[in-house]
Formats: sequence, structure tokens, C-alpha cells
Amino acid sequence: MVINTVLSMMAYDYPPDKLGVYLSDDGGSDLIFYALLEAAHFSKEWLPFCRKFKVEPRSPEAYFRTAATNPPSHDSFMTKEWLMIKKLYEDMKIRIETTTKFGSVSNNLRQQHKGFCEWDLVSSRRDHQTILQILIDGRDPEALDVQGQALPTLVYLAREKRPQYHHNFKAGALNALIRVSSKISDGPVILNVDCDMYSNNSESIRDALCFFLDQEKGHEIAYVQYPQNFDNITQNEIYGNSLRVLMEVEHPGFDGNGGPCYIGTGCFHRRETLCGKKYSKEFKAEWRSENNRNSEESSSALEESCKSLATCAFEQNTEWGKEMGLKYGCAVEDIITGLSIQCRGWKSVYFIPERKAFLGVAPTTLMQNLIQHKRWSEGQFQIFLSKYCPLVYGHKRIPLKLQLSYVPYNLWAPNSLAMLYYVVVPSLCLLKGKALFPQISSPWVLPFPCVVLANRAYSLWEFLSCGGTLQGWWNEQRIWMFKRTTSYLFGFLSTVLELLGLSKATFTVTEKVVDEDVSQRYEQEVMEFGTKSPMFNIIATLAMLNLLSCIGAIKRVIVDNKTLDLLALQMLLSGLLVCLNLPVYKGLFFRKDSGSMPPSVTLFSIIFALLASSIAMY
Ligand SMILES: O=c1ccn([C@@H]2O[C@H](COP(=O)(O)OP(=O)(O)O[C@H]3O[C@H](CO)[C@@H](O)[C@H](O)[C@H]3O)[C@@H](O)[C@H]2O)c(=O)[nH]1
Ligand SMILES: [Mn+2]
Repeated sequence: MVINTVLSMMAYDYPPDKLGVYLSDDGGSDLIFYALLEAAHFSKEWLPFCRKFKVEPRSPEAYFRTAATNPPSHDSFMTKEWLMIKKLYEDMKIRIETTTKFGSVSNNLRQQHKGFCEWDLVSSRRDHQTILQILIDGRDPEALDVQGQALPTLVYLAREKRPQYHHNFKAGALNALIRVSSKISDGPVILNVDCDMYSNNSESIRDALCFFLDQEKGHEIAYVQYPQNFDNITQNEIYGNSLRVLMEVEHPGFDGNGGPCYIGTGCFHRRETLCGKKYSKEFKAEWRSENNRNSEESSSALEESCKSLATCAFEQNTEWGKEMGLKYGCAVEDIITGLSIQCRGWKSVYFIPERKAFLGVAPTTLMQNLIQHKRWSEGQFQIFLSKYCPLVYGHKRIPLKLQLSYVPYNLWAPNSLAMLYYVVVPSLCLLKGKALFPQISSPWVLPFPCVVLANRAYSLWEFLSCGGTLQGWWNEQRIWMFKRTTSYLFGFLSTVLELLGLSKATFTVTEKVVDEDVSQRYEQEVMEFGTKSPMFNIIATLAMLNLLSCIGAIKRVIVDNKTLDLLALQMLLSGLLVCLNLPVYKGLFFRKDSGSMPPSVTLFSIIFALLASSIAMY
């Protein structure tokens, strides 16, 4: 996967001598290093091939998967070449996969590159020295592809890790990269992407530069953000993970209010602004025509001199992580970094090209989705409670409408409380026969359905106009309920606990690899439970509770049909929740596969729901 990310970045339609590609390996794995070596080798064939066949997308895996199985040309010479590259790619893939399966790089391979020696000193992935290897040195006149054209610089970096130093997760990794790259290629514009994405559009660099180089407004712009898109979205997106409305409606809205937030990936930054530079009217970026790279120093000398930039101790007593680079101490380092850039006076741009610029991997199980949203809501709420609260920090620095654009996301976590109220209290009252809404025969009942219907109809229209399906929208309503009652709740609790000093921040990396049958169920849009988790306990208990109260209410109405008038709205709400929860009941009682609810969760939910409802009844 990572190798395809790297190859697609190297193959941008842009002069290769002005391009540097850096891979940060926080796992510090020699397998990744080996794969990168293979990629460096393969790029010599792949880059000319991309130019010649106008390949799109330029991730070989995605290209050979999506492009026709047949070569795009009738010319037999071209056909031969196409098939040869495909074969080369597949052979490389097999070599990498075999080595990965084996779990370590064989001695034979180790001898092929001096870089492997570094791993003799590595004791564990949490405790090792800086490993920095320049695999392709753009200054090297002999670093050419098979057509004799220059290759982009390619660098492997695993920053130093020591147990006694906090590594600050992704923000720490990016800051190390910023420093190291400033000594090696020092490009004035930095694009950062996640390891699970690839470039889907070879023009993106040129597009982004159009904004930066604009005669009138270009000098105000700090970053150009592209939407986050995924290539593994199923038709009805059972986990609502396409982020459709967010990317196509909400972010353009952000843009209109003064500039999008930075979302951590698929974003081009000006190097200086990322390093803390303030905006001033006089600022005119100097685009160096000649790069002033030190051409005397050999690449191994350069490696040695840059290593110290990626050590744990380097950042001590510096502004890195505070006023320079990505900010530390927040689970969504990107949002807070973007906000502070905007507060320094810069503008940002959101750009949706016709052909999607980047494609990544969306989480494919319920658990992964819930965990990802826990991290997001937690980080967002942290921001709200910190000195970076947009309303405080942004006061007089950015327009009020931009401050307000940040706030709904900041408040995801506390929103869980309202949702919990609506899924618990009305159903409990329903069991007891206590009415919370006006009678259905009273005119005062009207505002409730009107507001709800108007609001949801608007959401449905928004969703459909972004290319979603009706079923997809329904699925999103469900996942929205799940997230609010679990992820956001946990995000809320852990932020509060952290504030009280009772727990510490973590960054849970979203898992990317899943079992064969798990991914099969994802393709078939069957909801994946399968593991024990407090989050599932909550989901299942709430589903059971609503089922019980629905049954209870129906019984009550049969016995005494006057109560219908009184309880109709509550019954409707509860009935709706039961409908939304259908996949949960399936998982609890009807499915036998490994993705169904674990029996312990079923037991827990039954006991708890019964307990809660009997307490409510008496
Ligand atoms: O200690 C760490 C943890 C993560 N990462 C990298 O961070 C990236 C994002 O991690 P991932 O697990 O894929 O998280 P997602 O939930 O997919 O991340 C989304 O949300 C993050 C903010 O929470 C953004 O930074 C990401 O760009 C955005 O894709 C990956 O490339 C990781 O390799 C590190 O380098 N070091
Ligand atoms: Mn990701």
C-alpha cells in the first residue's frame, strides 16, 4: 500500500528534479525500507511508462486494477511494453509480499544496500536511533530513469524513538520530516498525505500552484486543501464513511467563510507558514528559480548531518510543536494547526477538482469507524476547552463567521448527551406510560413533526445531491446515532478525564488490514460487530431497551386504546429507533457468522435493558 502511495507521488506530472518524496516510517521497519528500495528501482520504469501512456491514476496497483485488463493501445510494440511493465509490477509485488510474510529481510537482500546495517542497532520499534537514507538523490547526475530523464529525490526516514521521550504521534513525525527535508530538497511547497492514500490525479501539483502563484491573491494563501476521498466506498456506505456531505457541502461553506480548516492530509502548505511565519502585506514569496542545494556534500554526508534533526532531543526547548510546525498535544493536530495559521493572518483555499485528487482507505468495520470518531470528537472538544477555542483564540484574528464554522465540530462530543437523552428517556417514560409530548389530537403537537421532518428532508436532499443513495442516507442516520451514543460519549468522557488529569492522550491509528471474510462482509454491506467492546454493549443495550419499550407500549395500547393519543409521538420515536436498529437485532439474534455480536454482549444488553426497564416501570 505505502509503495503505491510513494510511486504515485513520484509520478506527478511535474519536473522530477524539483520533486522530493519523503516517507516517514514511524514503525521503523526494515520491511518498509526494503519495499521502498524495490519501489525506487521500479520507478525507473514506472515514471517513463506513466508519461508515455498518460497513465491515470499513477498508483500502479490502482491503475492495473481499474484500467482495462487489456493494454490501451493497438500498436503491438506498445502492447508489449504495457504487458512488460505490468509483469514487472506484479513480480515486485510478489517479492514484497513474500518478504513480508516471511517477516524479515533475508541476508542476501540485506547485502544489497548499506541502509540495512542500521537495523543491526535497532532494539525495538519504540527504541531506536534515527534512520535516514537517501535512496534517490536528485542531485546525482546518474539517478536517471530508463529513458534518461531525472528522477525525483526519494528519502526514507524513521525518526529517533526513545521510551523516555514522548513522540507526539503524527505531528511529531511531520515536524521531523519538515526539518529533514529543509536540508535535503527544501521545496517551498509541501504536500502531505497519509500512508493509505494515493494520488489519483497527476495534475494536482500544478493545480495547487495556480493558487499560490496567483498574481493578486496568491501571496495571502497558506495552504490549499483538497477533499478527502476514498476508493473503497460501497454503494450504500453502511458506515456512512464517504464523508460526502462534509466534503462537498460543509467544507465549501468553510471556504466561503474565510478558508477551510486543514484536515491533515491531501493538503499543500507553504513551507514558511507551516513553520510559523506571520502574514504581512509586504510578503511576496520569492520563488527561487535555482535551487540552492548544496551540491558538494555527498549524499551519505548529507544523511549524517541531517540525522540530528530527527532526534528526540532536538525539539527540547524549541518552539517546535508550539509556534513552529504541527502542534502537539491534541488528537486532531491538523485542525488546531490550520486554525493557528489562519489566526496568523493567512488565507486558505479549498479545491475540488473534477478528477479526484487523492483516494484513501476508509475504515471498513464498525469498530474502526467508532474509534476514529472517538479520536476526532475528543480532539475537537479538547480544542474547544483549550486556549485554542476558536471563539477565544480567533477573536479579532479571524472573522466571526469563520470562528463559528469551527464550533459545531468542536462540540461533537458534548452532543452525545442530547442524543443519549433522546434514545433513553422517552423510551423509559413510554414503558411507564408517562407522556413527554403533547397529545396527538392537540394542535401543540404540530411543531415537533414539522421541525423534525423539515430538518431531515433537508439532510436527505443534501445527501442525494452529493451523489448518495436513499439507503445510504438511512444508513447514515443509523451510524450517526451509534457515533453519538458511543464515540462522542467516550470522546467526551475521556476529554473530561484528561482535563482532570486522570488519563493521558493517545492516537489510535486506524487499522488498515482486515481478514478476508471481514472485507467480504464489508463489500456486502453487512454490519460488522464480532468483538467485545464497551461501545457495542451500549449500542446493543440501547437497541434492546427501545425494543422492549416499543413492545410494552403496543401492549399498553391494546389494553387501553386511549393511551395511543397520549403516547403516539413517543411510540413513533421508539418505533423509528427500532427500525434504525434492525441490523443490531440481526447481529444479536439471527446471525451465526464471526461478525455477529459476541454472546457476552448479547447477554449484557439483555440484562441491562431488562434492569433499566423494570426500574422504570416500578
Ligand atoms: O504515531 C503516529 C500515528 C499516525 N501517523 C500517521 O498518521 C496518518 C493518519 O493516521 P490514520 O490511522 O490513517 O488515521 P485516520 O483516522 O485515517 O486519519 C484522519 O484523521 C487524522 C486526524 O485525526 C488526520 O491527521 C488524517 O490525515 C486523516 O486521514 C497515517 O499516515 C499514519 O501513518 C504517524 O505517522 N505516527
Ligand atoms: Mn487513514
